[in-house]
Amino acid sequence: MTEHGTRLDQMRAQAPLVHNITNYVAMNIMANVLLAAGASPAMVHAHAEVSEFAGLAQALTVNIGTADPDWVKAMEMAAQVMAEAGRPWVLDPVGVGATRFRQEACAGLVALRPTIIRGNASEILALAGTAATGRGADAADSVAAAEDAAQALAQRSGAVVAVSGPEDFVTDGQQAFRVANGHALMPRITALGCSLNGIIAAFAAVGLALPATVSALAYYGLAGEQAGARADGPGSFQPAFLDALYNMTPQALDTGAQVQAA
Ligand SMILES: Nc1ncnc2c1ncn2[C@@H]1O[C@H](COP(=O)(O)OP(=O)(O)OP(=O)(O)O)[C@@H](O)[C@H]1O
Ligand SMILES: Cc1ncsc1CCO
Repeated sequence: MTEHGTRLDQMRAQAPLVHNITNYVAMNIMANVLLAAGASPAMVHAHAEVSEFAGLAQALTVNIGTADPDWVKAMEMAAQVMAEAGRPWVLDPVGVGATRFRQEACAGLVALRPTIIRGNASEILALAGTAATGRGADAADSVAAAEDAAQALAQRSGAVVAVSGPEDFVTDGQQAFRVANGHALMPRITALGCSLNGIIAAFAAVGLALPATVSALAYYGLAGEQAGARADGPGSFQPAFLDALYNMTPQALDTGAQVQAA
């Protein structure tokens, strides 16, 4: 697959408004990641306005990381608007294996037909109904172990499913791709996976879900590589990562993307 740079260009040209109902941990870094990339973020979850706001947005992300029942209701309201308008929305089933509340919240959200589901291997295994070892927000399973679960989940849900990790795996249930870009410091900074959902949503706002997700993962991982080459550790990685997202050229993305059909 080529054309990653073209998709980055198109995303920046349209600067899509991405509506996020995400966790308290992610809100600030996620908004900064979206701004650095060239999209327009908004974090909005009050019942009084969430449906109206979703009607203004080009894409939506929902993330159950610190949700409560009121927030899950807001997520359902916003997802309903996107589904009816035919606009993309991304589900991040953070820690879904950990509690019954998370499992029930995700079951209700999957029923609203997310365009893309993005999680780490443990989350995708748990959401697909396969025993997973992860209990919190971090992965404890390998991406390779989650590939069959991702494919089954994609076929059952109708979503593109992305499993992030050292090498990302993306499938729509028929075709599949592996994206090898990334850096070992990325999982050492909280909410970088959550922030990735916004980038996927921004790309999906201007293109088809499967290629948009693949290009978003390559862009994000390559920016991670560039930041990792400059950073001394997690502290200096974070500003370097924002700079790398901001400075990435379409040419650099096409040259550095490590994408293979699976
Ligand atoms: N060991 C690794 N080496 C290289 N890249 C990685 C590694 N682990 C994760 N990544 C990259 O980090 C990004 C975030 O993925 P990750 O799987 O860490 O999300 P997550 O577990 O949902 O994160 P969080 O819950 O903290 O938001 C992805 O772009 C992924 O490719
Ligand atoms: C650390 C943490 N706890 C709940 S959500 C979150 C952000 C990473 O998923």
